[in-house]
Amino acid sequence: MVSVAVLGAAGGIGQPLSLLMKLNTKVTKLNLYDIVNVPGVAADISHVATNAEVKSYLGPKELADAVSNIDLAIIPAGVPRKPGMTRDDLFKINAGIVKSLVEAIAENSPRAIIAIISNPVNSTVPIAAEVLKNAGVYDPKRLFGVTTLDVVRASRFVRDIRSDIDSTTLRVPVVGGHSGNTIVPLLSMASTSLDLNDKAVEDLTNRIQFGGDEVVKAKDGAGSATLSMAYAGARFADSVIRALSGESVVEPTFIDLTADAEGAKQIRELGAADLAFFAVPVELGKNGVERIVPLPAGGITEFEREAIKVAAGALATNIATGVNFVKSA
Ligand SMILES: NC(=O)C1=CN([C@@H]2O[C@H](COP(=O)(O)OP(=O)(O)OC[C@H]3O[C@@H](n4cnc5c(N)ncnc54)[C@H](O)[C@@H]3O)[C@@H](O)[C@H]2O)C=CC1
Ligand SMILES: O=C([O-])CC(=O)C(=O)O
Repeated sequence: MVSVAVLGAAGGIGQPLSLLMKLNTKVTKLNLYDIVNVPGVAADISHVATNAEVKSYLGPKELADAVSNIDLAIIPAGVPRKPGMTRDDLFKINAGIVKSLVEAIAENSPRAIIAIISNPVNSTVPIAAEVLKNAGVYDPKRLFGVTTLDVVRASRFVRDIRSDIDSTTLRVPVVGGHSGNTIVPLLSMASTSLDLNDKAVEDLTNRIQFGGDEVVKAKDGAGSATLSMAYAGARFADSVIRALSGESVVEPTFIDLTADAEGAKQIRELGAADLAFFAVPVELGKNGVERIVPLPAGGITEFEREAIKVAAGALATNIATGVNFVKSA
């Protein structure tokens, strides 16, 4: 019995993500919200023969109902990139969208778990945290930035250079944030030893960091990753849902490090210093973040340590931008 709302459900990510959530047999209620086209999307998906009840909510007047009595809100609402843009260029429009959606969740389902896909994730998640704090309902264990696509890309891109490795089972922890050099794949800690030379590690790291650009370029003005993102978003949501029903599941995701201050110590020592938010491998449980999973003993490589330092510098700015947006509103 899990109630899920998808906010931005009529979009490029929202439509396939909503379909995948309809296919998730643990979902019993699926609320689809958008400011356009959502009645058609909901009618269409509602015919899929699973037990989840699908409802459509159109426009701000129906937002409160869309986010009432929900366990999980997934937010892919907002504009995507075009060639030549960075994710930060989306801030101007998407910051306000995320702020208003999270305000509605805070008021109507203050205990809901919130998973934010809208870019720039490095700033939209801090925005959500500030909104929840202002509403007096903030629980850092229940707020997530979805960085699963970076993890998915890491598993797949390894396969492109090591065809003997099974992409479906390989797990590469990806830490930091979700844009360019804030994305730090820890290839030395992959679940299978990759045995790559320095040049291969450098190239693969770069490809994972800028994987989003490959899709933006190929779509040539028609947006960014939608289908692989829907897959990644549904995978993350399924992990949250399984954890809500008692399973212990590990996913790297962008969180407020105070959700597990003790577990965050190791990450801080690696170069994340005073950062408030960072993507880390998280064990999920009934209440969201159960704990930050320690990185394996033996330590990360010098290359990865340097990459974390670079990521931390950029992230500090991104986080401050998000926090200040709400504080100065
Ligand atoms: N976290 C990640 O790994 C990824 C994040 N993204 C981000 O996801 C976001 C959505 O991307 P797409 O689905 O491709 O864009 P899209 O433009 O196809 O869809 C966005 C949807 O949001 C809706 N929307 C706009 N304002 C809204 C509001 N106030 N309330 C509810 N819905 C609203 C639009 O009507 C549209 O249906 C972008 O910001 C994109 O950068 C994209 C790929 C990966
Ligand atoms: O690149 C983008 O703008 C969309 C995104 O976040 C990704 O594909 O990782």
